[in-house]
Amino acid sequence: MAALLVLAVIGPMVWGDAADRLNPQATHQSASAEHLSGTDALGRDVLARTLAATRLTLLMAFGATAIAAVGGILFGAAVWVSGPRVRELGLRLIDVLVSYPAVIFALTVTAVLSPSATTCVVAIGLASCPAFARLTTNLAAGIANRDFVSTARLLGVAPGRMLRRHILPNIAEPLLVLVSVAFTVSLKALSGLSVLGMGTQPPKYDWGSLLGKSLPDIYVNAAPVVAPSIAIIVAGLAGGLIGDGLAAAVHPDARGRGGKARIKAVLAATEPAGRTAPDDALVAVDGLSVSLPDGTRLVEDVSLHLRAGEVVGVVGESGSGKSLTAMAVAKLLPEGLRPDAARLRLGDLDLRGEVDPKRLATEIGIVYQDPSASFNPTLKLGSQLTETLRVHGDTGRAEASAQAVEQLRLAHVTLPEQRMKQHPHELSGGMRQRAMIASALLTKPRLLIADEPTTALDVTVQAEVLKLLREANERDGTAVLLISHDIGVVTQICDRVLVMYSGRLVEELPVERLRAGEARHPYTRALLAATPEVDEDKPLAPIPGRPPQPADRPAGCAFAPRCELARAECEEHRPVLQPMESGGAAACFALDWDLTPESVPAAADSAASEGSTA
Ligand SMILES: Nc1ncnc2c1ncn2[C@@H]1O[C@H](COP(=O)(O)OP(=O)(O)OP(=O)(O)O)[C@@H](O)[C@H]1O
Repeated sequence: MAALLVLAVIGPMVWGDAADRLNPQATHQSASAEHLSGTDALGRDVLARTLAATRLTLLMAFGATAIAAVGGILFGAAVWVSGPRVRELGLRLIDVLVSYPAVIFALTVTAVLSPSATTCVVAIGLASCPAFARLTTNLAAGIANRDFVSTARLLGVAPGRMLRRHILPNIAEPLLVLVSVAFTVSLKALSGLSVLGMGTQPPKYDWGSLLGKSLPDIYVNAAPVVAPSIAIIVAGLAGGLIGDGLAAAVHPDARGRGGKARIKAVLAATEPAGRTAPDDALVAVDGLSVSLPDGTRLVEDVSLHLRAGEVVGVVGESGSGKSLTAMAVAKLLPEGLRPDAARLRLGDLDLRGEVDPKRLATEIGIVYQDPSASFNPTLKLGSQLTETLRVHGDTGRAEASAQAVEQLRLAHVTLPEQRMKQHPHELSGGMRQRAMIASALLTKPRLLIADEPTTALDVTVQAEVLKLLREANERDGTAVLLISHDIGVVTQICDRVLVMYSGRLVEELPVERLRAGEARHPYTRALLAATPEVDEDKPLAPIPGRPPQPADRPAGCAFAPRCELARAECEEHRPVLQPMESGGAAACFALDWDLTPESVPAAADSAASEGSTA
């Protein structure tokens, strides 16, 4: 597009004379070294005319696109912010306009008014307005009930400001993509009108009119068709690519969708610092880092392992990197994030490279936080539950259904046969989460990742869901990686607990030690002190401050700015995990200091005891 724009500026200056030079002795010539795309009926060089016509053609296409985008978005936005009656009327009008073919509309306008470049631009621009208006109203309606729009409405934000600040920025990406599509469509339509003789009129000419003049002779002399055709195709493609680029710039998520940012394989990485996972571990992760494309590490140098049949909890504040660590193991990191590990293994499966999708789908099960978002609302439970078995397990429909019913029964879902025929919304939240667990366990995975599986549930249902995970673990020997920000939840079912802070692992300890309040890392102790107890009148000790953003993580211990024990050493150097004699490991310099008991912040004397959360 940049090249085309340069051509648009210099084209008429450089090739203008050659384009207009008549040569009655050399009319209708085919391609030659002198005239690469032949000559027209008056002997003018078609290539020179094509290059010189770039400016007018692009100006016309941009003009029509601008009229369509500005007019359509303003019209759609005005309809959306009007009162219910006007809005209803406006929406129906947009429906009618959208249903009228744009080219017919443009042809009618140009036929009624005298054909010219300007008439064409206005006609094509107006004809494309309804598409923008429709998209604007649809997208605006889609976010009208989002929390931030409701809050703005509650705060009495004026409609215009609401549009400018809250609506348009959030719907800009698809609108920008439509702009690029509209550019390409306008270019095609304008060229089409010019080919028909209803666009630019002599002495002016655009790519369409050059094509129109040479088309009747195409079987005799095809060369003059080539240059304007290529020009139209190249400009159309450039418009599409510009749209993708604009969309990526507006919506950071989209950046990862193409090209370089698409990471498929995990790159072999740094040597693991500190400990490494034992060789007999089912899941072995050494030195895992997850980075943004700019190199910012969201998860940094995490090493962990799970033995077969073990239930391991990962706790930490929101944003500490729990989910990204688990999703790196499941190879489900959001696009654009780059995993990096010295070892990342599930059994004999090296998760750092390409992995057989069948093995990944059957050996890892995942239970997400929100059971209402876990299932596709438009499909019945039965077809969703049997999908993995049928796709990857080569199991027939009847056999897959029988297995799904059995798994629902094991997950204590009432009336399992009936549930198979129901849609997800027909089940209660707790029942949906049980069904999700059943679905995750259907392929008898070796590892079940449960990412905050109880957060969206009522406390009574929480306890039942946790029991279900433990049952599955005891019945099938499935290893469970349970992610939670609730220390009480992990103490209920886990064998071992990993504590993460600001993307790093800061402590690992057997659950008995956590229950006894014997954590060693000041962060784990602070978490315990901040955990409420039902049966004790314990004052809660909030942890002062906030975790650092991944890009601003200090060079030393990330918890130091919030730690009562921190000394200069903590701010300068990063502590590594050191194994404890009593079992587990912690990353803290204070472990080596000679501290009086008084100088240690109040550990949860009455630590989270089993069942306290329930
Ligand atoms: N797709 C992404 N792009 C950019 N940053 C991300 C992305 N996903 C997560 N992050 C950032 O990575 C860090 C770790 O996120 P992660 O979701 O793993 O935290 P978490 O401990 O699971 O938090 P929560 O308990 O809230 O789910 C956070 O700072 C988060 O903002």
